[in-house]
Parts: sequence; structure tokens; C-alpha cells
Amino acid sequence: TDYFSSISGLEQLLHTEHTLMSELSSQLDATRNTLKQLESEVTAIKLEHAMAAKGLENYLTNPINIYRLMKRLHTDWQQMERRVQQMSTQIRFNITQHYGLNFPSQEDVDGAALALVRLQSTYKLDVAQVAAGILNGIKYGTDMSWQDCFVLGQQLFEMEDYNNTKVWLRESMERLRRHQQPQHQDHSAPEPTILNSMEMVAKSLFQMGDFDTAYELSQRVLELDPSRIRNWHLSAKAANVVQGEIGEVAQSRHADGGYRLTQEFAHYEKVCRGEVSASAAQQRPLRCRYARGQHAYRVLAPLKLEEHSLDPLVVSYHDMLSPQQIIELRQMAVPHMKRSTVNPLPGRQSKKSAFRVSKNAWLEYDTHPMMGRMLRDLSDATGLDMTYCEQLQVANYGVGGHYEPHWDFFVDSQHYPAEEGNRIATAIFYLSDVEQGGATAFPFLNFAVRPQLGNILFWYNLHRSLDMDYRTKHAGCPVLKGSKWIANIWIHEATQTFARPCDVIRDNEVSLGYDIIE
Ligand SMILES: O=C(O)CCC(=O)C(=O)O
Ligand SMILES: [Fe+2]
Repeated sequence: TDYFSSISGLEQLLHTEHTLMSELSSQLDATRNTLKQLESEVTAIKLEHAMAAKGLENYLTNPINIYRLMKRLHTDWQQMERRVQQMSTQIRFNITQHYGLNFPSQEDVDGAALALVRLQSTYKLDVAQVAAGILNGIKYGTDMSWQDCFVLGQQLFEMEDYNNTKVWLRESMERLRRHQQPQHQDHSAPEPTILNSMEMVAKSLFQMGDFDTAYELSQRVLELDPSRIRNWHLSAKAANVVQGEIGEVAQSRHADGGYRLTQEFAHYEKVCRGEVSASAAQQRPLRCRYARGQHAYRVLAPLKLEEHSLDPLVVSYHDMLSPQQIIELRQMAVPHMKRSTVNPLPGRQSKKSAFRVSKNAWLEYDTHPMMGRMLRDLSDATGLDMTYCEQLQVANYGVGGHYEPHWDFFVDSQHYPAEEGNRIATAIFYLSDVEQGGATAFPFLNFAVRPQLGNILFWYNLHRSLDMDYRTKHAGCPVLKGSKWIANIWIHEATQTFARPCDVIRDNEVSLGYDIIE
């Protein structure tokens, strides 16, 4: 059920682990008690034997001692045997059958690995730092163990992401090396299963021609268990490496990820990192100002308007929702949250995609009076008519969650009812702050807006001529630390004739050319 795509499901997983832990602990406690009893009985018998050793004859001529020896061997040891047997049946620990708990699927684990790798590449994070629980210089959590790093590397290998495989395996080996140094207490030999995996991965790397990493890995295996040298005569098959095959495999992973290799995508990532400054020439300097809106009471409570771009118009309205309202809204959405999908071609099923990792729920405006108020406030601020707007979409991005660059208008008119028209404008209500990452980025306009609880981000997707404005391509940057909540309202073009009349001339030429990916 896509636990990795948002935070709400993760709480269930924490609960799962909590249950497992207390179950195993109580089982261990019970066994520990039996063990302790058995141990004290053995100690008592040892004491008897020590006494006997001091003077055998003396000991064995005592009728009590003789009786007890007899009794021990005739009944006590048999009981002992039964108790030990019982102990092994006493421990009942079957994680999947008994407790009806939720577990992540392979897809979840893959999703979490992808998220980590996405963050690392978008925000140019140093692997060693990530493994140490440090994000952009801030230490948040526990270190990853060398095994954690290894399993992640192995998984990336299975997902055919070879560049990242290499960095994570190397980090794992580095951590293992440090782990083995004398000042470390824990020198217990690793499980044979992990040594087997290490050997397997090393062999695959060797076959693929990554000799350095393969060598490094096999050296570590041999340090941990020198007897494994027997596994290391090369099979004839391994020696016959066909280099051509590797290229194919490495490319196949980009079959549907071609966009991520473009200049445009690299630029988008820069915008997410805040490495570009807004460039687009504006007709006048941008301002933060008070605005009246459409309603008389705004004379007393003016809107706090922040301009991000004048053409196309992108603005923020500050402090439009109270924290209390936001909590309610989020709570209403939670029971309905499902993994987000991307718009399918007409007539096709919508599908999940690595392109958009979040969960969302659609809410009717009459669910709660507050939602009607949101619509009225939005209409009041923008002057637009809300007759044809879509239901409220509440979305939550977990760590690593994102929405790659896209347009909100539909390129294909089959996607919207003709009488409603296309999505003329988008309003995003930010329902949370985000500690790091998670900005709404406009790569062609060279800026990104940081989520700020209670603010609305608003822009026009269409020109006044109702042609598509390709400059409005935007994205939700990956969340690096925190959880991002938004509510979207998409407003359609019909009924806006008077609110946003056409210009005398067609105004769409400026945006042509932005629809081609470079
Ligand atoms: O998450 C964001 O900041 C952008 C969301 C978005 O573009 C969308 O839901 O269409
Ligand atoms: Fe969007």
C-alpha cells in the first residue's frame, strides 16, 4: 500500500515494529527465566561434585548423598531434558501469521531506496554524510551500519542503478573497515547470509567490469572469513565478460527516465537547490505589498501579497489559513489518502509513477464550512469565479516524495469537459512548513517557492488568449527533511471572461518554444 510515499502509512510500520519488539521481548523474558533456573540447578550439582572430589570415600559413604545422586540421575535429568525441549517449543515467534500487522512490500523498500538516492542526487549530498545521518550539515538521526549500506547497494544493483550501487557499496566497505579497527568492541563475525550476498555482488560486479569495487568487496569477505578463499576460483563463465552487454543493461534503466538526463532536468535540480537567482526580466521590480482583493472587509484586513513573477503572474498570499484550520483539513483528508497517480492518456488507466511520489485525497467543498471559506477567500483574492473548479486535492509528500516538472493545463482537450475549459489557474495552499527541500520550483522562471504554512501560491497556467503558457512548468522538489502537505485548487477557464478579459492582441508568442525539452 505504498508506505514509502507519505508519512501517514509509516506510522503503521512503526507500530508493527513496536508490536514485534514487545512480543519478542516477552518471549525472551520467559525463556530467560527458565534458563536461569536451569543454570542455578546445574551450579548446585557442580557444587556437589566439588564436594565429592575433596574426598570421594567420605562423600559416597553418606546415605543422603547416595540417595540424591540416584534421584538426580533417575528423575532430575529426565526432567531437565523435558524442560529444555519445552523451552524450544515455548518460543513462538511467527511474525507474519499471528498479529495481523502491516508490513512493507518489496515495492516499498525499493521506493525508500529510490527516495534516498533521489535526495542524494538532487541536493548533491555526500554519501558518507547521508550514511552518518547528516543532511545538509545537520545531524538528524542514527548512522547507517555497514550492513545497511551494503543492503542498499545490493538493492540498487538489482534496480540496475549501477552508479549509485558503486558509491553505496564503497561506503559500506569503508564503514566495515572502520568497524573492524581495534577500538571497536564488536568483532562478532557477520552472518553467513550477508557474506554470501557480498560474494554474489562481488562476482556480478566483476562480470560487469567494475573490478575495483569487486576486488574491494572480496577482500573484505576474505578478512571476515578466510576459509572462503575456496569460493574464489573464477568460473569460465565469469572470465568471458562481454562488455557490450553491460552498456545495454546500464541504459535500460533510463528507458523511461530519459527526461532525467536532460539539461532541463539538471537545471530544475539547480533551482531546487537554490543555486540560481531569478533572472526573467520583469516589467518592474517585484514587491511585497498589501492588496485589496474583491471584498470590502479587505480594507481592514488587506491581503499580504508577494510577487514572484509578473509575466506569467505568480504570487503568494500570506497567512490565508490558521494552523487550527490546517490541522482540521489534514485530519479530514487522512482517511481518504491514496498513492497519487499521473494523468493517463484519455481512455487509459491512471497509474503510479516514480515521476510523482505522494499520496492525495479529493474532498468535496461541502465537507466542511471551512472549505467553502477557502474557495471564497481565493475568489476574493484573485477575482476569479469558482463555478468550475475541481474538488480540493489534499496531498502529502513523505521524505523523498516529489513531483517532477509538469504543466497543470491539459495539452489534450479530451481531458476536460468542453463547457469548463482548461485549467486557467492553480492555487496551492501550503498546509505545512518543510524543514528542508520540498519547494515549488519553476525551472523556466528560475525561482522556487518555499512552503510556508498558511500561504497560498497562485499562478495563471494560460495566457489571456487562453493559449497554454509553457513557461509555467513547475515541480514539487523532493522533500529532504520533514513532511509536506498541500491542498490544490484548479480553476477552469469558463466563466472567467469578465474577471480576466483577453488582450487586444494574442499574447502567447512569448511562451512558444518552452514546450520543447532540451
Ligand atoms: O508540490 C508542489 O509544490 C507542486 C504540486 C503540483 O504541482 C501539483 O500537484 O500539480
Ligand atoms: Fe502542478
